[in-house]
Amino acid sequence: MSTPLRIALVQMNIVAGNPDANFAKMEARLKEAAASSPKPDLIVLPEMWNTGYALTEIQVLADPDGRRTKEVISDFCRKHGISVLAGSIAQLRAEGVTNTVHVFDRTGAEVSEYSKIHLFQLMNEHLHLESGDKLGTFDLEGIPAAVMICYDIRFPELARKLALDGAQILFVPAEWPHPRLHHWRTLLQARAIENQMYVVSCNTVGDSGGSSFFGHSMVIDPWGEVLAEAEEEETILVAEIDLGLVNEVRGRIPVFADRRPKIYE
Ligand SMILES: NC(=O)CCC(=O)C(=O)O
Repeated sequence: MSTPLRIALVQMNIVAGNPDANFAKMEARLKEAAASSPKPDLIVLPEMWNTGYALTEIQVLADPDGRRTKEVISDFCRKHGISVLAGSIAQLRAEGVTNTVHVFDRTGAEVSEYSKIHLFQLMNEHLHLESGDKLGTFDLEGIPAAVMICYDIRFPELARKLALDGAQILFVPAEWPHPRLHHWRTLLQARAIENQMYVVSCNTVGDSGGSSFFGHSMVIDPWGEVLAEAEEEETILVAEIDLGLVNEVRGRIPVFADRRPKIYE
């Protein structure tokens, strides 16, 4: 068995349109997670936690170049010796606003940045946000990992590409509402089973903009077993994962060795 990785998921209610309130809550939750014993190796935040889906005001609310986020979270990581996958934020850039994840290691160094590739039309993202065009693979202190954001999980070809590129854990920050709980649970489990990887998904809770976000953050192992699942209220969900299981499952059913890409790619 390899060294287990302890992960804490901050399932929080986001106040749409109020970055100051969301920063205050996020910092309190990070401190709470860091104070738990044993302390987590990594903390994961949900999608668009700085602004929520206040899309009509997003140009004003978004974090310019992610500066505030980077400063606060990098400082937290350095002080506590914990890595943070900083969910996603609305980030203001020269070309517009993106829905972007920043990942920091336990020294506070930024190891990755990923912007949501597939914009979700049902929540008007395509009208207010720019899409990313780079893959979300990264290395977190020797662990090959990747990130996709919320709606991205409906694209199995993206998850497969990330797995083929070596990812053993797929992180999914989300802001996913009712009535699609069965899609959420099924798609996350499918991505874990078909790619024989861990899936770690962090959703939000609460009502805003006519949507009701149901939580159910999940940690799923490479065999598709749900190791931990939250309910519908604010919580910090903690799970320990053993990366040795990835190769064990891939050895038991050799999906990657059995692929016939010349026929279908
Ligand atoms: N924030 C999102 O991308 C929501 C995706 C979603 O709800 C879906 O059904 O897909």
